[in-house]
Amino acid sequence: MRIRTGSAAFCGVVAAVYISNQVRILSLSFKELQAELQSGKLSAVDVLNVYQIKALEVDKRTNCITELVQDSEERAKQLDSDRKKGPLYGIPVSIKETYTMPGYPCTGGMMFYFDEKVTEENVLVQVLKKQGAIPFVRTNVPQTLMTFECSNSLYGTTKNPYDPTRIPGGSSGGESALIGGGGSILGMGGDIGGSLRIPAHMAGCCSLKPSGGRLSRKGQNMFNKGETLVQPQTGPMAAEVDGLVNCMRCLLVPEMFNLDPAVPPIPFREEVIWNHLLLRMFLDIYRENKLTIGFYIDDGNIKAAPACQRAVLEVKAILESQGHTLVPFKPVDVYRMAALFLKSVFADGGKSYLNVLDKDIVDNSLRRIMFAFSLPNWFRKLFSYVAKMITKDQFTSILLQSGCGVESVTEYWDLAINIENYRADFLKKWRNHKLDAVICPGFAFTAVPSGRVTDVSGGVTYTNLYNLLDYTAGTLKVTNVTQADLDNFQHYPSNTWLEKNIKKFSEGSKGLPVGVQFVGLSYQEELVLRLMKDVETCLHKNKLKEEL
Ligand SMILES: CCCCCC/C=C\CCCCCCCC(=O)NCCO
Repeated sequence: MRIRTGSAAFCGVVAAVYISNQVRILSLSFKELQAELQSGKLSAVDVLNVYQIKALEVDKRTNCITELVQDSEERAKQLDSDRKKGPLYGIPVSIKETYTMPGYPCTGGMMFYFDEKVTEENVLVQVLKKQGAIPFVRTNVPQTLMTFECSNSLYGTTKNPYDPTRIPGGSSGGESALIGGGGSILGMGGDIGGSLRIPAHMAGCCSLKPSGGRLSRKGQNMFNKGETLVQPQTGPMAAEVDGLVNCMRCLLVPEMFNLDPAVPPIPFREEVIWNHLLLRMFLDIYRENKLTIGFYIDDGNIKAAPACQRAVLEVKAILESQGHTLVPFKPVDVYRMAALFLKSVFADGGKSYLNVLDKDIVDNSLRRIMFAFSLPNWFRKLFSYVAKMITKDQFTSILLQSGCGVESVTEYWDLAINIENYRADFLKKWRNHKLDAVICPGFAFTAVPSGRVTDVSGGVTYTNLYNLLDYTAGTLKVTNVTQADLDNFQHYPSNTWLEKNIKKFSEGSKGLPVGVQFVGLSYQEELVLRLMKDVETCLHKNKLKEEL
């Protein structure tokens, strides 16, 4: 058939070729995309344009983007004309709104900060760019960043890509909605209480919360900046573990150590992660590289929802099939941990948050908690007993009490000592079990309906724990909620307010993503990624078998 330029048939063919190319690019795995860019089969501009369109489509459904990065097209063109290509050449990267980038507001969901001038570029953004990546969109966060409801009065509410009536998690919830919806392959977030892991679990992607400030924290907006007992960590989020691995590999380089000398100059340890099968077999044989891994489905505060329990048990079976030994493990008293965590992050009694919220329109999701935080301490303490009697939940009562903060330097120093003691007790238990790693639920429950986070905030013990300990923790999407999981709620306890709410909000949750956390000691990022990668590979193989 002869096709004349300008004819409807010609336009149809061009559109079909364009769409099929777009679909093809979006279906490429991280490694395939990287390989096609490096070989020149794809240009940075091609990839950027495809992801820009997809990101806008996901944004339309979820409201996950706060701004488009204006110079991304120019950067892509420039990179395409450069002869030397960095390892992340042409990879589009989405960036959490709290990362400073000159020319873009960095508000943490607070209108008050909208006009504040940002002059310095976040260190990780600088390094990513140096490695060839293209920051292309900035993504939404919750007001205050201290909740997992991704909503604020400035940019609005971000929705879950799997179910628009539900939350995508937070605080890196714009990232999870975008990546989980397929609009980005790699993104950057932050985590002081679960903000990289909760959203990955709830919106179906993966993330890594590094430990010990392994990645630079320079150029992040936070509202309790002087708080140092529990440190916020920055980290990657991605569609696949290879995205996390490559991102860590490309960030742990002299450029980052030079830009931020506070970062321990530990390069990426290839030997721990290396996926070359022969080498792995060699290492396995000669180093007896089989691990002892602890697991739990109930952290001592709240039993995980049936789907979250099943996800852990499925990962346990995979790891056992790979020769590892899985042993039951229970964290050291998580109520003790929660009190220390909350007392640290709200050491000022929540004043730093109240001060900024005073100048803002308080998001609906925060009204109740902010009201509680504005009460005098004596009343909060009294109220905590009443709340415990009514809800039968320990966490709510601990939040009210510990949220009062500390009243003297002596009390602050005691808090620091108590954290050290908790860390020592936890490590002792870890060592007694001869553990190399732990797997546990990505969170206590899957994504809840928007506006209901305050009713289930007790779930955060699943993630807070590894912030207080400063351990490495990554989350991997493992499965989706099934009807059988929902039926299994008949065996789920219903004694406390939290348990009842978890049960109630799980109605209609079929199909939602479910993640599992992989935990290692401090500075074990490579080990955690290796385990996540091995499990992900097995899950892919199983899925392929099912499809055959
Ligand atoms: C300041 C108001 C909110 C109080 C809500 C209290 C409920 C639970 C406390 C901890 C919740 C932690 C959520 C995750 C926060 C996080 O990791 N933020 C990281 C910012 O980069």
